[in-house]
Amino acid sequence: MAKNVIIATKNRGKAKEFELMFKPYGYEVQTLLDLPHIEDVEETGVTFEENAVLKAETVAKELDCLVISDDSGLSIDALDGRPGVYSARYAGEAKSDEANMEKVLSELEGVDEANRTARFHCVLAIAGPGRKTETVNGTCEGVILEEKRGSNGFGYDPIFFVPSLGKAMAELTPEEKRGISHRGHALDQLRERLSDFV
Ligand SMILES: O=P(O)(O)OP(=O)(O)OP(=O)(O)OC[C@H]1O[C@@H](n2cnc3c(O)ncnc32)[C@H](O)[C@@H]1O
Ligand SMILES: [Mg+2]
Repeated sequence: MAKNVIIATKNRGKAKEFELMFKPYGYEVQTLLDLPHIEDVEETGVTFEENAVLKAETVAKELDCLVISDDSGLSIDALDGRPGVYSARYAGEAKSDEANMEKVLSELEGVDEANRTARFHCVLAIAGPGRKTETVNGTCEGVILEEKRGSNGFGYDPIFFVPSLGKAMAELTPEEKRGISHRGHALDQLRERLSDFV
């Protein structure tokens, strides 16, 4: 019988990646897209850790079971780390990937390649009844392109160049992205930390 894991996210892009990432370990993934009665958790933290813990603990309490959350985002050096924890809503509450990318591209206009360095961050939190909440994190280094490339992935993937593979993140297959991404690295950490779980 397949084991179940609940991921406290309403982001379709993340949901797909978690399905792919947990499959090899025999887990079926459920997200908040499958549990529409669970309301969005307000992300009031100022760090990825704070928001990840907030999302995992709130949903674990509501469902009374083990829950994993993901708080992630893009940090651009030339923008002093922005959009950072505000990545999802950088261009406004409508949370538009297109508008967010346009905003970043226009803010970086005239900035040369050497100064377009950036990294994705991902913090995963695991919370549940009777257990101490734990977090792990992963990063992925890259360079912000001058225009969009590729159509895979989600969020800022079309403008994020991965030097080690010579491609934009949105040009990678889901398996390639899993191998090098902030989320993939964080999940590897989680597996090391919780060998009883995944
Ligand atoms: O809070 P949940 O419901 O999980 O969904 P969300 O989209 O609001 O997620 P976050 O609060 O963690 O914000 C993360 C944003 O960072 C960006 N992001 C995170 N991981 C990414 C990835 O792998 N590729 C591209 N962009 C990513 C993307 O814009 C996300 O919306
Ligand atoms: Mg969010």
